[in-house]
Amino acid sequence: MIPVITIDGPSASGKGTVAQRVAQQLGFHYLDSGALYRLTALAAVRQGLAAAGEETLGQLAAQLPVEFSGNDIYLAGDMVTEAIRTEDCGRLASKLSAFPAVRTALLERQRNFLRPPGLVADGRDMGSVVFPQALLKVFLTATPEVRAQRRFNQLISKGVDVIMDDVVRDLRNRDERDRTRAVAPLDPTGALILDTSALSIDQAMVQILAWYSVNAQHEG
Ligand SMILES: Nc1ncnc2c1ncn2[C@@H]1O[C@H](COP(=O)(O)OP(=O)(O)O)[C@@H](O)[C@H]1O
Ligand SMILES: Nc1ccn([C@H]2C[C@H](O)[C@@H](COP(=O)(O)OP(=O)(O)O)O2)c(=O)n1
Repeated sequence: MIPVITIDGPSASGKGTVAQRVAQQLGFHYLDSGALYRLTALAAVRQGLAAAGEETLGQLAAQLPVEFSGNDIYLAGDMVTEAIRTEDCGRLASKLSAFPAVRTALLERQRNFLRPPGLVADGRDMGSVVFPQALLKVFLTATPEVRAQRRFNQLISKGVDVIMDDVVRDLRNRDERDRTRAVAPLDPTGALILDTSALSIDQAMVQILAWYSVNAQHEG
């Protein structure tokens, strides 16, 4: 069986950054599942379908013309690597990700990322729904204050003009929605919890590699 490490957790807990480092260390592939929900949101905005219903958005997700190439992401041939990272896009992604039809439409696309020698996948339901067979399931988290500060710094460093109060409010609303939706909610059950509030990116990576090494030995 091809090994999978899942890294789920709330917004700005460091999932993407840490998952990419772990994948790099192990020579594994990497899936940023949130990008698929963000791409669906951007496609909806661009086609004037941001307020459309579940069926329409499900069809949009199923037919998403997406290409991942190295660190770049293309939507219908247009490079959208940065465009999908806005807070507006994250907010709409969170809203439409509550629709079961959208989640179902993206399921196979996510599973297609599983190729030898292995995969590190980050998101909200990687361990619970998409890769239940994962060799290691991590729930990465940090206090709301630390996460808000990280997201604020990240946006400022990209030159985005933001106010801390807005970042805190957006983060709180998105977490609440992702945690309380009926389908595939964010839930730490079955995963090893790693609170990175007082950890560096490297420390978080080292802990995950250590856990993986133990599980891989048991498997082998
Ligand atoms: N352990 C950590 N210590 C300090 N900063 C971190 C840590 N983990 C992530 N970050 C920073 O926090 C920001 C958000 O991380 P990101 O990987 O985008 O989170 P997520 O994918 O969970 O939304 C990034 O700028 C990243 O460099
Ligand atoms: N596996 C996933 C990944 C993301 N989502 C939804 C919920 C999230 O608020 C949005 C955006 O996800 P993303 O991981 O890009 O967001 P953050 O970078 O953590 O802020 O998509 C999901 O429902 N399931």
